[in-house]
Amino acid sequence: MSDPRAVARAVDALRRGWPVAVDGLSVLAIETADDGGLASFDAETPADLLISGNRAATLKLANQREGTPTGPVRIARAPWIDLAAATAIADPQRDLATPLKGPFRTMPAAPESNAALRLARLAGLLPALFVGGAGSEAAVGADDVMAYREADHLRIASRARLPVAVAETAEIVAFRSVGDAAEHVALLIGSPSGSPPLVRLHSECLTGDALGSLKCDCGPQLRHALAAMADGGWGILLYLRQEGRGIGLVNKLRAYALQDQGFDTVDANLRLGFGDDERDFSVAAAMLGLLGQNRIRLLTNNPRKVAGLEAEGIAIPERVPLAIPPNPHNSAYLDAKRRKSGHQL
Ligand SMILES: Nc1nc2c(ncn2[C@@H]2O[C@H](COP(=O)(O)OP(=O)(O)OP(=O)(O)O)[C@@H](O)[C@H]2O)c(=O)[nH]1
Ligand SMILES: [Zn+2]
Repeated sequence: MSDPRAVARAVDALRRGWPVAVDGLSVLAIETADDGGLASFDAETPADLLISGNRAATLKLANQREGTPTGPVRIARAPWIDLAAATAIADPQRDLATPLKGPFRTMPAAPESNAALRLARLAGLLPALFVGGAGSEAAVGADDVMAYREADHLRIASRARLPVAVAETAEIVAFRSVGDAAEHVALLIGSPSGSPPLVRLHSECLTGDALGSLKCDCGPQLRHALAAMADGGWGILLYLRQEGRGIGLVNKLRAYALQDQGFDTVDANLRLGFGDDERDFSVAAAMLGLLGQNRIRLLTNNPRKVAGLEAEGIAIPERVPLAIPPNPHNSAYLDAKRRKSGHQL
């Protein structure tokens, strides 16, 4: 099993703009670097850049690297690539305002590059790094990074009665994992009835859940799910702190900015250097396990949730669809989820 504290230290250092050594490969996140930090990172020789294969493809660089067109790409640091230029290379939101000039020279990326980019994604940062500089604030093994799973370290941290609008006798349970700042919660509605609970895996959506965003269907889905559980008399809402399908709030808002430029929800994620869905549903399976539930009815349209839970040993005798009428702002989003992400209704 991976060392979760080493991964946590490395994630934390990247977020604070400090260099990290991944099996000896020193990296500094472009997004959190400042001029002083970059100057010391560059102290011995100017560091290069490391970007995701998807970002390289957008910059028309992937085809310069033979053999691994979809893997990370290292860009040699030409003298004109200062912090502002590196930021423009990292962040596709700026492509329209700052058309990239180049030329770029690519080099082979070290085997640890995948782990280094995964660390940036775990930190909620764009997967774009300065690489090969001097110093490190935290050291971590590439294998530890690749093997890290939040679900392996999950514990129940607290539980309490929580009367809610649909169920005055509900109970809330909070979960924590060493190595991860996310605090997930479960809301238990009603009482065990002898049959499998109706379960909803809901991924956090600040804009939809709390602000009433019309760009997605999250708020209405959440309220519909709670009502269905209360009606049935026994249900569990798993509220997962996986904002933006696991890319974090800031990156989701970057994806929204790309959607304003005409990209759909899947392409926007890919252009940012993420997968279309970065969520790990094993954490939901671990929560169910800690609650003593390994047989459930699942309220979802997303076949990946069903497969993700079944892969972790949760039996799902029934999938219950969750249909919310579209509005003019989310119909394209719902359509893209059906066409590209296999959502069923
Ligand atoms: N990256 C990204 N995330 C989004 C976008 N719109 C909504 N989200 C996030 O998508 C997630 C939606 O999660 P869910 O409603 O649990 O799941 P789902 O995959 O739609 O599946 P079901 O609703 O169960 O059918 C939330 O984390 C939202 O923050 C978007 O355009 N880009
Ligand atoms: Zn949403």
